[in-house]
Amino acid sequence: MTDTLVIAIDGPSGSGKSSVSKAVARHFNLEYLDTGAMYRALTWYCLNEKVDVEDATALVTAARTFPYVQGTSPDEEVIEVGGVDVREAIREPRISEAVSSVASNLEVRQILIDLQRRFIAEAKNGMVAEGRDITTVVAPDADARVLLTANEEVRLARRGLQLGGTQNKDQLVHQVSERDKKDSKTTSFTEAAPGVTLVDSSDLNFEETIDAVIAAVNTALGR
Ligand SMILES: Nc1ncnc2c1ncn2[C@@H]1O[C@H](COP(=O)(O)OP(=O)(O)O)[C@@H](O)[C@H]1O
Ligand SMILES: Nc1ccn([C@H]2C[C@H](O)[C@@H](COP(=O)(O)OP(=O)(O)O)O2)c(=O)n1
Repeated sequence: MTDTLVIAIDGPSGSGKSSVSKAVARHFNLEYLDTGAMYRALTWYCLNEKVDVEDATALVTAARTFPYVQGTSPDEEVIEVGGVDVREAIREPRISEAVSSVASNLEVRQILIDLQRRFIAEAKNGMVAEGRDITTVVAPDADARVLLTANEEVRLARRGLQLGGTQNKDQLVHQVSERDKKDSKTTSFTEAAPGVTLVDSSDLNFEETIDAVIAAVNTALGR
């Protein structure tokens, strides 16, 4: 861990982790790490290279060798696999549907967790890292830890809006609620672990949510 500021944020799908974490990183002038993007990019690579995600050996080899580049600026997203810009492709429903199989492999997780820890250790300006297991596994010793939640109905509505109304209710439930259920088998993000501050954004707009997370961080820092 660096001696600079590290903020860990976890939460379920559609709770606002990515958008809120970027704003929090800008506020504190920190770098930003989207760990979900890593699992999504590896899934994209497997589908692209026709790696069978149910074949554990092939999956682990892919995790060890996939040519991955990720930026850490909250202002400019860089996510590349083998030089291909996959920022949009990794958000497609076909990736959301396959990513939990990849993320449930414990050896794959360890490879990506090690990579995430390296990103955090190398962040000269400190970092906001967000995902499902940052507060509990990747950086339990972070300076401030927040679990960002919102009720299921609100999260489904937010994801629906974000995808421009292209997905019906059943598709959204599949991509959000059912994925959370699968992910809950390997990571714990529905209840705040000891020392982690819960921020429920169900009744907060975007700006209010950012303010609530900044306040939680300041409290954790004793400010
Ligand atoms: N408090 C909020 N109120 C309304 N919309 C929000 C709020 N927080 C996030 N959003 C929007 O909800 C969508 C999902 O947020 P995102 O940050 O992608 O969530 P996650 O990373 O947890 O899946 C985005 O379009 C984001 O702008
Ligand atoms: N630290 C993390 C981050 C994401 N994951 C997995 C579980 C999620 O289904 C996928 C995608 O995560 P992502 O944060 O992009 O998903 P949402 O935008 O919240 O829907 O990756 C994980 O297992 N551990």
